Amino acid sequence: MSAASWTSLQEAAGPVSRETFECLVAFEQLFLKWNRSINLAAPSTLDDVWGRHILDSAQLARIAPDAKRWVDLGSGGGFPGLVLAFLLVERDGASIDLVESNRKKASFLQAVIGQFGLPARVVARRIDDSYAFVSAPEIVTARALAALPALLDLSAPWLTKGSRALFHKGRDYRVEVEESTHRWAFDLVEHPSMTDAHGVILELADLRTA
Ligand SMILES: C[S@@+](CC[C@H](N)C(=O)[O-])C[C@H]1O[C@@H](n2cnc3c(N)ncnc32)[C@H](O)[C@@H]1O
Repeated sequence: MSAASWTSLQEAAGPVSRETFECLVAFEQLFLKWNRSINLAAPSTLDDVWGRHILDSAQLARIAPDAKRWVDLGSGGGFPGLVLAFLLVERDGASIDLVESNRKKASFLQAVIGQFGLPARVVARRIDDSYAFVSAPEIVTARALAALPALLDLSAPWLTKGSRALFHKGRDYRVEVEESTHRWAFDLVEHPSMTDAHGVILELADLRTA
């Protein structure tokens, strides 16, 4: 279990103010409180929310240090999208849209955004009904949402128009990449995950039909 520390946050995300670190510590407590009423994350991960969820999400900020327009698909309890919203406070003019169709989870996301004044918007819709409501993102993120072929189908309206994807993937990612190439071509960079020895962050760009 990793205790919350400013150092661990900066190792994952890059430079972050003390104030933002303290907001994320407060968010961790709020997440655990809400999780007693609505199921926001797998029970087996709750003893290490800081490491398993917050740092795991924060590492995307280091991969795209200049990106200002983001969208997170299937945000659930806020990973990675809500954590990125806390970090984007420090980027002038940056914002993120959180697409989440579950009403209770969308209410949680909205409550946190309101409480901390985050530069984020909840799009409480299904992803395939959200395209008109999300303004052209530079980066599309998703964690634990779907296998890569389905993720590419869902995010193609953005990724075929110049957006880049940063997708968290586990140890079987190579099979998913291979299956995706039946339908899609793309540029791919594999970033080793800083929090999961077997995981990667897949960075995809220039999505086009194969
Ligand atoms: C397994 S959870 C992962 C949540 C979060 N990304 C994480 O890593 O902790 C998947 C989330 O995606 C949402 N979801 C699944 N399919 C969706 C869709 N088609 N449109 C919008 N949200 C969806 C679910 O409601 C759920 O909250």
